[in-house]
Amino acid sequence: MYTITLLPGDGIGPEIVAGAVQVLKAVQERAGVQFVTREALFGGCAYDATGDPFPEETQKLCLEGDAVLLGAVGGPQWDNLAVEKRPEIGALLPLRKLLGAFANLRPSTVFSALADASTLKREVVDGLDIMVVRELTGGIYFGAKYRETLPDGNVKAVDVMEYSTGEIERVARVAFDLARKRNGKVTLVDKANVLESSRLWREVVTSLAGEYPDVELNHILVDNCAMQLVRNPKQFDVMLTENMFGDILSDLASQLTGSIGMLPSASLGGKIGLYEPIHGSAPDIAGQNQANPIATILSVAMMLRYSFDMPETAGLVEQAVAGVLNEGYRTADIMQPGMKQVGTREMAELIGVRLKLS
Ligand SMILES: NC(=O)C1=CN([C@@H]2O[C@H](COP(=O)(O)OP(=O)(O)OC[C@H]3O[C@@H](n4cnc5c(N)ncnc54)[C@H](O)[C@@H]3O)[C@@H](O)[C@H]2O)C=CC1
Ligand SMILES: CC(C)CC(=O)C(=O)O
Ligand SMILES: [Mg+2]
Repeated sequence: MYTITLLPGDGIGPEIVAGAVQVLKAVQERAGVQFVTREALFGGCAYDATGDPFPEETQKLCLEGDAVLLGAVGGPQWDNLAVEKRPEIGALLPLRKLLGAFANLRPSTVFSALADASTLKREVVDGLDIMVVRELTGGIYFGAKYRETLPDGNVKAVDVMEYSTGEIERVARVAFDLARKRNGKVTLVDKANVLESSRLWREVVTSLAGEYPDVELNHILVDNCAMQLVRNPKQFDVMLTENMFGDILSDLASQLTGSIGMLPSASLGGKIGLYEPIHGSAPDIAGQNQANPIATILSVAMMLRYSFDMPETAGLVEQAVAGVLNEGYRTADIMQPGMKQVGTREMAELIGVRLKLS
């Protein structure tokens, strides 16, 4: 039996997490395993209910369970709150820190049924399989943030980017270990021509590469990397990078797969894994049964693989997604001529049914 803490959050969060729960129920039946789910307030909805975006009760539940499944947080109604009350800064970042989830795995994999759904040509993306390893609990998102008024009346804003050798080494090991099980290549993405922190990343990662002679390490500057991801994404295997670069590049990489609604993630490093789609709360489509639940459902597959050591069952979930896409079912974001459009609930149900029949 495994206990999963559910944090639906805001915007489309409750809809996509409900879809993932449907699939979890199908996993229970298919694999004969029992999941206990406990839902907690998190993000803007938690602020509205309690005045705190990350209430203590939610923190406790997260620490007591075996894994956390998160939808998304944030939305325009909370954008003008005091910084520490904002869902992103007051809930999401502290959750990642609380769980010690320093390694964020964001696989960008193209399902063959969707090779024409990308805005890029089929031959550029077909068969794509990239793993972005993003450092998740350090860097500029966690550095000091403040403003000050200068003597001339101008206002200065400061965001500090800092990394220690230990923070770099532990996430780099995750990337090298993953590359060993994949195509044996790590690309470190940085801005070492300008940033001191990037130069430290290069030193630490290059030195660590000595312990992994079977893995090829190369370096690329982040601006060139953004361009190469669109020009020839299949040149990459594992991409290792710091927090903000990884955040930006993984949204870019998601579009190669057809939609940001397709990209799952696993945030590892602590005792309890955190699983969430890479996208946000999509306020523009919230409450309309339009959101693509596949990113969240594939995050459940990652949970099965990384937290519960159930790789075969994880594979069955991924195959069920592929099967439903092969049958022509699409949510609006990946809709193409001749395909059958379905909503969030229907897509999750189709995947659950297919999984039970597999
Ligand atoms: N992990 C989290 O909780 C994250 C939260 N956010 C927050 O989410 C809010 C909205 O941010 P945006 O910049 O608009 O990014 P977003 O990722 O929420 O949406 C960007 C675009 O992608 C679409 N989209 C996203 N997920 C989709 C899905 N599953 N199916 C179909 N279409 C989907 C949206 O409709 C929108 O057009 C903000 O408050 C932001 O801070 C943003 C990123 C991550
Ligand atoms: C608050 C942000 C760091 C969330 C985000 O965009 C992400 O983790 O992808
Ligand atoms: Mg992001």
